[in-house]
Amino acid sequence: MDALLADFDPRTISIFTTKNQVEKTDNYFLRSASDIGFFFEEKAFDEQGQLRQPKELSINKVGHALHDLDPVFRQFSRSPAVEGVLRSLGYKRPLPVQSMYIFKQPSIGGEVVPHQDSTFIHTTPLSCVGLWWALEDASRDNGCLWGMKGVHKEGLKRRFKKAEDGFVSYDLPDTAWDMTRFEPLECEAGTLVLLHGENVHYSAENTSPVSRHSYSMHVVESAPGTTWSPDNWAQRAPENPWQPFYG
Ligand SMILES: O=C(O)CCC(=O)C(=O)O
Ligand SMILES: [Fe+2]
Repeated sequence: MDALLADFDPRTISIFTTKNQVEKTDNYFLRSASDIGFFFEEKAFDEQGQLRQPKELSINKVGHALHDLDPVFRQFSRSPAVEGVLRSLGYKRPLPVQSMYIFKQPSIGGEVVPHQDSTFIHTTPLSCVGLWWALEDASRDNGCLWGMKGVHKEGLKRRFKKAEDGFVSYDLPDTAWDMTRFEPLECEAGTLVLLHGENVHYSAENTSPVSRHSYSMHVVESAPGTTWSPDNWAQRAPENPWQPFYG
């Protein structure tokens, strides 16, 4: 990631926010489904629109095709150990569809509001699973994940869809989640957290002086009988198709 950041020219600017995703979703974001895109923290800029700190401390996340396009991330993401985890979960033809390196930068790391991953990664029937690796210790202080026990059995609440004109929007308003039901998923660097697609999770702002790097990859079933929804935001360019693990 250090090497990717060193090569990145911060003049190609896109701010990532989960608060008003619909307005901030632009072509750069949509293109990142088949590319390695860089998204800034909302609080990275001063009033003049200049970065307050070096680019390395200003990026919110990098995504969403690291697992295919970057040789280092590709090797890790498609390792026999990862394949073994997916097999053990019952996936017949696991297809990794997106990957993200999230920085949760010191002092300015933005919150990720409560959501279900299947809202963004939809198949029929539902099959999304998230693999989330703590690359640094994650605690309440530096913005660890919070999850809600049992909620994955309560169904998918809404979808984030792309219309034919390329406009993306939610089909329903957000659920008023009971914030007292969330539990912190504090963990040490190296921990793998598996996120059921209908689990609800969030992470708070990081106002601490310590970063909280993580890598996550989302996988769906691609064996016959499961279909990728054509109105998902992420669609691959035909010259760069998705590639299953095997099968
Ligand atoms: O790392 C975070 O703060 C959120 C990540 C997330 O929502 C995911 O990987 O599905
Ligand atoms: Fe998520």
